[in-house]
Amino acid sequence: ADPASSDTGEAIIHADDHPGDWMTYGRTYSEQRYSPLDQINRSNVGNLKLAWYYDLDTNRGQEGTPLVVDGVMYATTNWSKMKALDAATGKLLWAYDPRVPGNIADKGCCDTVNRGAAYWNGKVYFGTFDGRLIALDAKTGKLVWSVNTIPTDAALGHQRSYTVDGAPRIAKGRVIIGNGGAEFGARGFVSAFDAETGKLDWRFFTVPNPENKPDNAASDSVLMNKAYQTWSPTGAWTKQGGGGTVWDSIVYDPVTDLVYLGVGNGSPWNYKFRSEGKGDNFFLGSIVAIKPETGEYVWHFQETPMDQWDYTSVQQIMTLDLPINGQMRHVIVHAPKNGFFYVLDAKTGEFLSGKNYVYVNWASGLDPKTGRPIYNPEALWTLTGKDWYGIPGDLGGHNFAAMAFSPRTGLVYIPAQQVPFLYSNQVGGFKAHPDSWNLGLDMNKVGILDKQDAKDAFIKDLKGWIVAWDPIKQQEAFRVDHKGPWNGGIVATGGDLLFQGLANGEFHAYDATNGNDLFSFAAQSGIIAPPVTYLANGKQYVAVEVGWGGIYPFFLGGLARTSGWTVNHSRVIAFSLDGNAKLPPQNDKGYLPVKPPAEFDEKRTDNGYFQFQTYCAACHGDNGEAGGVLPDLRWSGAIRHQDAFYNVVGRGALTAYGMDRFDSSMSPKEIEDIRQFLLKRANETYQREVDARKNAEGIPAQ
Ligand SMILES: O=C(O)c1cc(C(=O)O)c2c(n1)C(=O)C(=O)c1cc(C(=O)O)[nH]c1-2
Ligand SMILES: [Ca+2]
Repeated sequence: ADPASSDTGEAIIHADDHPGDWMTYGRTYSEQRYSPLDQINRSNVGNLKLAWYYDLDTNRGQEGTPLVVDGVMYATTNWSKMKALDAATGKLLWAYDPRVPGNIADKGCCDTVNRGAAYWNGKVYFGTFDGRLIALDAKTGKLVWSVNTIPTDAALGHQRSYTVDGAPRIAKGRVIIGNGGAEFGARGFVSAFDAETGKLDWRFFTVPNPENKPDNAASDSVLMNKAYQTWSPTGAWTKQGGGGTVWDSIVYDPVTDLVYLGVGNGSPWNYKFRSEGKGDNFFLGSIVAIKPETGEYVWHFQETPMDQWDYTSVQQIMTLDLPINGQMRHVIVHAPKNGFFYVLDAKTGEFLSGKNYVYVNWASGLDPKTGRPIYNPEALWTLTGKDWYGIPGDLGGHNFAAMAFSPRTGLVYIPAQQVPFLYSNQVGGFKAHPDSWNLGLDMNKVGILDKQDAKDAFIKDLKGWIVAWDPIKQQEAFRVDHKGPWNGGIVATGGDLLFQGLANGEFHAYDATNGNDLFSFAAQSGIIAPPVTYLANGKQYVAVEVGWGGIYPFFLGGLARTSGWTVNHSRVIAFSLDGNAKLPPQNDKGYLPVKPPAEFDEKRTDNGYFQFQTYCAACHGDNGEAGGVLPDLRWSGAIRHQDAFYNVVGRGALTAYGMDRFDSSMSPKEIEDIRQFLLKRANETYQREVDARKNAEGIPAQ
């Protein structure tokens, strides 16, 4: 490799020698998201002020971790755009828009988000929602190279649905990147490209080839010799790809010289349909360790065998040195969706300990020797054929929101949540829908009906908090409760502070030793991204991307508003002790209800509900109520006329804005049924929405 490129690797390895930078996604290769900076600390954080803000041109979910290198901030935003800002002032230096086509928004499950970039040898790298990996000159923003990361032979007919929203990571001059798509039909893989040239180096698939044939990939041997046997040869996975997408965590550990992949859920989710209810399905729900130069398999640890809950193990992989039984061990700590906190030996993958960090009802614990979950038999809903109200649900006890570790307190701070999910088998066996989620679930049942008792019970179960977790004792030290789920990631600092933005639009600093709330700022819009901290001209700043979105408000819709109601206005905001910027006053009450026409065809609304839950709910919200990001269709002018509605839904009048056309998925009659259903919902809920404008938070009674 080019010697200059190894300098960046050394700079990342020795990140603490220049703590003013934030050079890689988790700041260091260990992804602890701890910064030793301490100019801002417990004694003065109460005086923190807004230093600058930069308005983004996409009012959707912002999940990016901005990088900061030599006083320049590289922030990726929704729709895979890149902004280079002066980190001291927020002034735009350059921007790059890869022009992702709007009609592919529905090829991803979870908003057109982007979690961040990688920096290497004077270039910045990021993925695009349509599957490209782009390298730009960090000084000028000029394109150096661009590659399509999705090989044409990864196509799965109609189900092909690869999207890239995770941050690439760079190890030894190789840019490693994965993708998402397992809710639709996808076969997970990661690829490594030469950082200088963009040439493909190796590729590793996370689930077997359906015919057990070589893919001419680094994974061939382990998949054919070890993984294939853990799948039924004829399950739906052979057409749907099996899943196992690596959509978030890819971590290089210079101590072990291994790359760890966080592997996702099964496709379709339904294990009975996917693998005929047979086998553990390697490497779903696993951490897989491979070699950076070749992609060669080294070890794996499967956290969720027989996945049927969307229990991805893609969540943040952090390495630490911890005393275990009197001996220092270099370990991985991991808080995946399934609700258990794992400590594994980083070199061998040996299971050291595991304990649930949130309430779980699907397993009573982990086998102390092997770490295999001890299943609650009723949780195996695809085998029992009965509905299962799972906790955690599909969004996990912890999702993409980054956790942090402070070596000063020895605690891991997890943005934890409780969001239950009703798992229910698709009626009549597995049937795939083009351009839609293909889970093998009854999508009608997934929704929460507009019945007071069902809603009350569900809302009572929605929770969000920080759990401060002692990884040695495997127990909670303290917690900080929030209003509801889906809050931002966390950074821990040498000033003994935790910074976190919340779903209700507040940005907070907490005391890392006890969780006391020391600072709060009204950022006006929900925050789901993780903050970073850095120096510019020797002064410490804390910055975060603001912007409500991601899957929670998309799918839960109106119910997500119980976490705190904001009108989405996406920005990057930065704080310092002597800042003097001010956000413009907010004068927007959000989606104002427009009195709907009173007439609708009651006979069509049941099928309209079914079609809506199948094709529309994942973005426009459960049961026709939106969660504050995309248009709330109840108040859309388009539902007032059959033609207008068909022009948008059937003919793609709004594809440039992210609304795909659905005439190849639904007939005109089915699309009209949806409109009738929306008219019904608009009438049912109009008064509730009007009344909500009269209470302080503007949240309708749920
Ligand atoms: O299975 C997949 O391929 C896949 C991909 C993604 C993604 O790419 O964002 C998410 C998920 N799954 C997922 O299960 C999930 O909870 C999720 C949340 C989010 C988000 O950004 O809000 N993405 C994803
Ligand atoms: Ca998933």
